[in-house]
Order: sequence, then structure tokens, then C-alpha cells
Amino acid sequence: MRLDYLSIFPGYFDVLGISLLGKAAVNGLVDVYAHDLRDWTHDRHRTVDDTPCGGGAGMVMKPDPWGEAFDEIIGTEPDPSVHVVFPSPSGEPFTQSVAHDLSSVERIVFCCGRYEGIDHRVIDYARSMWTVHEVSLGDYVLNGGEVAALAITEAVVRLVPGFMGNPQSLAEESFSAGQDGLLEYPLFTRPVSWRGLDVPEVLMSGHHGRIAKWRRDESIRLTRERRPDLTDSDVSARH
Ligand SMILES: N#Cc1c(-c2ccc3ccn(Cc4ccc(CN5CCCC5)cc4)c3c2)n[nH]c1N
Repeated sequence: MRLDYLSIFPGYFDVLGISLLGKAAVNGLVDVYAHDLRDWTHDRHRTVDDTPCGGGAGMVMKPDPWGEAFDEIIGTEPDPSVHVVFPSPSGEPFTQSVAHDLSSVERIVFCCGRYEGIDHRVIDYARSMWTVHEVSLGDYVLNGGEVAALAITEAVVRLVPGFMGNPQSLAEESFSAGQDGLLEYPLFTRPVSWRGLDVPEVLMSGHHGRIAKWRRDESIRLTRERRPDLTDSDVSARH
């Protein structure tokens, strides 16, 4: 999998050389390339923004540098196998399902906007050439797309076959299909007693049926308390 990042702050992506992602890069599972959008400007100030047409606050990212960067990094021929991700406050929700779909893709290009966003013609042009995902991490405001691109990267790459040491742990996670969309149960490890707090006895019983039931009940309880939106009527009926 090749990952490209286009940003006026390419240094954000230095972190991708650390930990598991660094290991994946070393193992050849993932190739990471960060690009400075200003390398495709031609004026003395390396300008990437301008005032919004129609007025309004802030600045908008000019289309020209993006177009020239696309030509050099991706190419000038349409190729639907290239997936271009635009993190955006007005994007569709980024979900585990989207992460799963992207984990089988060979090439992803992250376009990280700043200011008030990117001239919309850049997204329209990208849609005419490649497969585009305009996604939002959630209902809160970031200052740009870089942090979102890092989060999306981690969510996607950990699903790439061969990346995680123990693929079984992926199957048991919240939001993965196998859990009925329920939140994960509480986790415990040794010591059994810590500052007057004990591991629930059932988990030390060795009785796998009771343990499985306790975990299921906890997942249902937590989901009903914290994420009623995840417990549709069908799921509720089953629990
Ligand atoms: N993913 C994701 C994101 C982002 C995100 C992603 C990409 C960019 C590029 C620039 N910004 C800054 C910004 C912030 C707010 C606005 C909204 N406007 C402000 C005044 C009228 C509406 C426009 C841009 C970005 C923010 N924020 N939150 C998420 N979940």
C-alpha cells in the first residue's frame, strides 16, 4: 500500500515512521510519502490561499497548486484504483466500515486542507479522475486535515493483512462486524487486587461460559448507557 500526504505542514507525517506504522513501512507493507503543497507554487511568497469568492471570513486554498501536485504525484490519466481522501468538516462520517474498505486499496492520497478549506473545483476535478472520499472524523472542529489524515491512516493500516501481530484482536474490537456494533466490555489484568479494587471474580473463575456471558452483558450495558444510537431495535431485541 502506498500512502501520499499533500499538506502545507508535511512535518505532521514524520510521526508515521514511529511504532507499528514504522514497522509496517520497514516490512514493505506500507510506503509513506509526504509532500509540501508549496513546492507547487511559483511566486516568491509560495502562496497557497486567497480570499473567498462571494465574500466571507478567512481564506480558501487556491486550486492551482493542488492541480500541479496531482499531475506530478498521481498523474494526468483517470485511474479509479487511486483513492483520494479529503478530510473535511462537511465530509461523510469516517467509520470503521470506510476504514475496512480502504484497507484493501493499493494507493491512497490524503489531501490535507487548511484555512477555511480547499477550492471546491479541486474536489470536483479529483472526482473526475480518481475515487474520492470526502470524510469527517466527527462533530468537532480541527484546524486542518492533517490530524484527521493521521487518524484515518492508523484506522486503515491496522486492518491491512500482515500488519497486526494478532489478527484475532481485530475481530473482537468495538465497531467491527463481529461485535454486533456493541462497545467493548471492560478489560482487566494482574494484579487481581489493586488499591482496594479487585478484578471481577467471574473473570478469575476459569468458567468460559460465564465469562462470555459477563462480557456480553457488560457490552450491552455500556452500549445502552453510552451509545444508544448503536443499539437499534433489532440489536436491542437480541439482547
Ligand atoms: N476531517 C475532519 C475535520 C475537520 C477539518 C478537516 C479539514 C480541514 C481543512 C481546514 N479545516 C479548518 C476548518 C474548520 C472549520 C470549518 C467550518 N467553517 C468555519 C466557518 C464556517 C464553516 C472549515 C475549515 C479543516 C477541518 N474539522 N473537524 C473534523 N472532524
